[in-house]
Amino acid sequence: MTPAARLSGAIDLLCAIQNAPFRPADATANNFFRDRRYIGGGDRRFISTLIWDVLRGWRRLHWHLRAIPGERNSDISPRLLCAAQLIFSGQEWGDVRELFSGDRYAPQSLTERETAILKELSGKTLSDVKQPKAVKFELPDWVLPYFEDDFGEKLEEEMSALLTLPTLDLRVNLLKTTREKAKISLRKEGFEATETQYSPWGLRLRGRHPITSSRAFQDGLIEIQDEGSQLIAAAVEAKPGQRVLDYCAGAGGKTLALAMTMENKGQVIACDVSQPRLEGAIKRLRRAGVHNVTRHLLAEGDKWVKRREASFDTVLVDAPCSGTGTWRRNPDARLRFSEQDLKELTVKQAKILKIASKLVRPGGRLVYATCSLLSAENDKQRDQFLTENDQYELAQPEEMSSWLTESLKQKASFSLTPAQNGTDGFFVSVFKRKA
Ligand SMILES: C[S@@+](CC[C@H](N)C(=O)[O-])C[C@H]1O[C@@H](n2cnc3c(N)ncnc32)[C@H](O)[C@@H]1O
Repeated sequence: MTPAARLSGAIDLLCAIQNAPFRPADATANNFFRDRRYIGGGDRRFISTLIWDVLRGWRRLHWHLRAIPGERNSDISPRLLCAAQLIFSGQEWGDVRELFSGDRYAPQSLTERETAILKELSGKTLSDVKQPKAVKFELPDWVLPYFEDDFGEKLEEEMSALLTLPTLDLRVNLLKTTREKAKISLRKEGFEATETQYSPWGLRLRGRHPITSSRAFQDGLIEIQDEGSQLIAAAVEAKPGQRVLDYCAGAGGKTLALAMTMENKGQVIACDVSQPRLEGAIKRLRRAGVHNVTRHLLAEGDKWVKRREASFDTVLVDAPCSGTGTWRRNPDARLRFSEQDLKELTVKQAKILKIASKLVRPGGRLVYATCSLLSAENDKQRDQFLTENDQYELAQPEEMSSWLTESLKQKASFSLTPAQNGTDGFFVSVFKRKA
């Protein structure tokens, strides 16, 4: 594709994302590229990078565009956003204007208004000292006070890290290989991976890589999983022969890791309320060579839960949450997240935790986890649970998982953040049901 055709593709994708405001941008992008198979790998990368840069800089881009005289309340189109992002990423204004040639496959020529606006941006930088904090950190206004309370003087450091590009983390599947061997296999295919700092099974790649088409991925030697997510599974410490419940299993990201630490021995039940998500696990389990997992779709008024009370050695609740810890990967989620969502989620989390806690046998473990950075979903949820459930206590350091590093083992609850750990943001709390 020519540079102009790529820009045109990017504008079309941003339109598609805006037309589906309740849908995650990556789901829209997957459909977009599936319907346009003629777009090759390099072009696809260009288009995705530009659009993800736009989403990552959404509030700052709007701040600039709205600051232009006469533009305070006017519509800001995908064309303007893409062109503005190109200018902020260092392209000369004249070069950007040329891309809007109006030729076949190129975007229509710039209007007079668009030309005037974009000229104004020339020479400016995306971040500006005059931007209010919520704009600077790309946060919805209502969320800022929550993060200010939670992070205090670390706010700047944490929020800046949440704006950086994420790494591509892989979990080595010990059912099929070792970390060293997986690293060598990846190197042979041209991927230079380094070992992760905390996860004993993790490998890390910088930048974007077509890893799903690699042999190592297709043979099930590796799975894509953020290091923080791997550490949640590590904290669970599911052991061979145990009966383990993954209560909010989704498409099985953590289920796969639990089956791995169990060496395929014992039983994992993967539950969820979403059929499509549970079905998403089938292919992954097969690829990974996992055969000790069964799936169960939870339904309203399900007797399944009642019949299994106090029967599991370990229950993981990887709760539905704000996903604030993954905002590096999903910058569009920032735009959709409302205070009402947070309220509903915290109620739901407490409810799920209560149900799941009944399923743990006396002396067994209950692990609560989120990919949130908000204490309302993390520490506060843990404290409320402990206040309301005298059958539970926090695990002692010596009871923490042997898969964790010494520093992480010290506390029964720990948080991971992009700034402190270089992972997505996660929270985990390990409870023990009193014998
Ligand atoms: C954070 S995601 C789980 C991710 C998954 N564990 C993984 O590692 O890939 C939370 C999951 O909770 C599920 N969920 C939502 N409400 C639920 C409920 N009441 N009971 C069980 N699962 C629920 C959602 O469908 C979603 O798949």
